[in-house]
Amino acid sequence: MTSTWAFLGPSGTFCEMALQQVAPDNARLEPCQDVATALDRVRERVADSAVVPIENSVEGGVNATLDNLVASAPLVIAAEVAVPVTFVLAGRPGTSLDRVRAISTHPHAWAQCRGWVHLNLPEASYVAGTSTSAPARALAESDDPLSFEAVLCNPLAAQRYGLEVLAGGVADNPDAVTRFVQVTRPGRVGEPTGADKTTLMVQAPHDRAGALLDMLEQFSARGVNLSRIESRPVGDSLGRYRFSIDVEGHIREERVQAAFIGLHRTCPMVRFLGSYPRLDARPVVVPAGTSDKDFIVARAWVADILAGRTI
Ligand SMILES: O=C(O)C(=O)C[C@]1(C(=O)O)C=C[C@@H](O)C=C1
Repeated sequence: MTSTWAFLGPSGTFCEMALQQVAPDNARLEPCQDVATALDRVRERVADSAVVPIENSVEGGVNATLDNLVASAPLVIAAEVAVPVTFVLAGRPGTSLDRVRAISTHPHAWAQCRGWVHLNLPEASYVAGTSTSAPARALAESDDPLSFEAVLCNPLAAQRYGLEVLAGGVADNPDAVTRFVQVTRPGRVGEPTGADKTTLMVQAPHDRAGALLDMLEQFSARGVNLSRIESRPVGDSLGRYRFSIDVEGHIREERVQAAFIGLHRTCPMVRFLGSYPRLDARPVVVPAGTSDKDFIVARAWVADILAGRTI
């Protein structure tokens, strides 16, 4: 059966390159104008999965994704992929570099090429685009006058839309990578692989000294290592934050469950956002005393006490 995959479009985005790594060959593609629309397509059951950016090695977390994942009906991450991001400056054939007055691209792409533009086209202004390929397509297809002469996009998008590369290798950091996630509606949680990651959003109590430390101790006490943590404003008033967290391990593992139970007991909001194989397939190191077997043996010991078999 054909599945439908939503992504940040139009065709030619880095997001589409990420999608190609995880979607089946016969997938029906649904390009969307922004991350929120792509995720809503899954909530509305128009799409089975969405592929959206979540983190860039230069710019950090993609707030539109981190916030939207907890904004309305639950969604979970099913897989992660990484795409090396390389940018070119492209324009309509015949455009010369010294005629470029304004450049359009996605804000994250602009942030990753700002240094190059500052050095090479210091007078050029920036026009925000909904993605890297949306302004590339507009340059190629629009008959209307546009407010920019060039775009920052990936080399494939420049080729796809028949644009001329005016300058290559324009990223400030040539090794930049963006991590994308495949997002689906929640269902029965799959089995652990031993090299998994779990994503969650937690709001720590805000009215007490040490609340953040207490929240982190729920993980450290169970030997659960964090691989990412970033704060996001709750949005209702100044000074209230929640934390977007990736931990090493799977929700089917005892120590991860114990940490979740501790968070649920002590924090006003906890949202499970998926357990999925980690991209580098590196097995998770489980500290002594926190393996599933350790938990099972300890629980059996308590059961013996309750039954009067041990004291
Ligand atoms: O506009 C695109 O091509 C995207 O896939 C989005 C996006 C992002 O949101 O960070 C992805 C990779 C690059 O870092 C720049 C833009």
